[in-house]
Order: sequence, then structure tokens, then C-alpha cells
Amino acid sequence: MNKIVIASNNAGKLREFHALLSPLGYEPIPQGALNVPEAEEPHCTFVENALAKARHAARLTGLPALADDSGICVDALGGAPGVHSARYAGEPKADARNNAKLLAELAGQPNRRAHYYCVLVFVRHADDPQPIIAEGEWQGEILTTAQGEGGFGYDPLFWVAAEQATVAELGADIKNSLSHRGQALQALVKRLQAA
Ligand SMILES: O=P(O)(O)OP(=O)(O)OP(=O)(O)OC[C@H]1O[C@@H](n2cnc3c(O)ncnc32)[C@H](O)[C@@H]1O
Ligand SMILES: [Mg+2]
Repeated sequence: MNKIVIASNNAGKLREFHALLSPLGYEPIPQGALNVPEAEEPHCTFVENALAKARHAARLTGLPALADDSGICVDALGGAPGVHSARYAGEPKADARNNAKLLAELAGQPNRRAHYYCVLVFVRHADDPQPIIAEGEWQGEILTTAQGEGGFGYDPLFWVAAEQATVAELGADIKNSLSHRGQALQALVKRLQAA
């Protein structure tokens, strides 16, 4: 098995990585299981934050590491919350408060267009000079009330017209086959397997 430490503490992401990577012969290990504390994410781009998280986990474990930095970008809010999605409503991170803030910011706003964005960074070791980087994007709209129980984060508010459902109403397999994270992971794995 190819062990990869997943440089994330987000239970929703970890579930999705497990489902996506295990069938491909990788053994994803959450960084928390190896006592890696959460990394700083001080940067203003997703890719810089993902690189920082991947290097941090690889440095502390000696294993190859995969990090995900992602978020929701709302057109009418000029791309916010973007890289600040996890802490949109402040500390501590909380999906319910983030969703409530997003609805409040968009009250009365007819333009509900948004996209999820995900960048994945894989490093073979902490100082890897050639990280593998892949990205994915998923277009949708922000509803005015939450619908569905699945997924995590902003999923109950994110409407996918092609499925006539919010992401929280899609099964995990369908989400993984369509999502920003699923798309990025497919691209990353192709590059990993070619390397
Ligand atoms: O940094 P790690 O430990 O991976 O976990 P995190 O939750 O802090 O992750 P990010 O810093 O990348 O912030 C991403 C936020 O964007 C949102 N998000 C990203 N992908 C999502 C998805 O598939 N469904 C719902 N919300 C998502 C959600 O609020 C996440 O907390
Ligand atoms: Mg984070």
C-alpha cells in the first residue's frame, strides 16, 4: 500500500479522500492519527496554503503528504469568502454559523452564482522541489434556505442545477464524481501514476 498522510483535520474532507483514494490502492492516513497539529494557513492564495499544509505534514511524519485548500467563491460578494471560507463567521470554525453569515450577506441579492474551488498539493517529502498540483472547480448557486443533511460545510446551500439538488442532497459517490475535490483528485492521481 502507498501510504499518504492527508494534511487535513476536516472530517468531511477526510471521508471524501478515503472514498476516493482507497479503491486506487493508496492508504490515506489522517494527519491527526499521527499527532500532526493543524498548520498555519496565512496566505492569500489557495495554492500557497495547500503547499504550506502539505510540507508541514510531510515534515512532521516523514511520509508523502496530500493537502487540500478549498473554499466557496460567491460572484456577488467579489469572490468571498474564498480562502477564508472555513472561518467566514470567525473562530472557532463552524459550518452552521458560516452558512448563516453567507445567507445574511446575500439577503435580497438576486445574483446567487458561486463556485467551489479546490487545489490539491502532493509532496513526496517536506522539501520536494516538484510538488504535484491539481485543481478543480464546481459551479452552482446559493439557495435562500438550507436543504439536505449530507456532505459538510456549505453543501446544504449549494444548488447544482444539473442534479436539481443541493450537494447535501447528493449521495457521497455522486458528490465525489462531480465535485471540485473529485475533479482535482482525478487529475492529481493521473499525474501521480504517470510519475
Ligand atoms: O485546512 P483543513 O484542515 O484541510 O480543513 P479546513 O476545513 O480548514 O479546510 P480549508 O482551510 O481548505 O477551508 C475550506 C472550507 O471551504 C468550505 N468547503 C470546501 N470544500 C467544501 C465542500 O466540498 N463542501 C462544503 N464546503 C466546502 C468549508 O467551509 C471548508 O471548511
Ligand atoms: Mg483550514
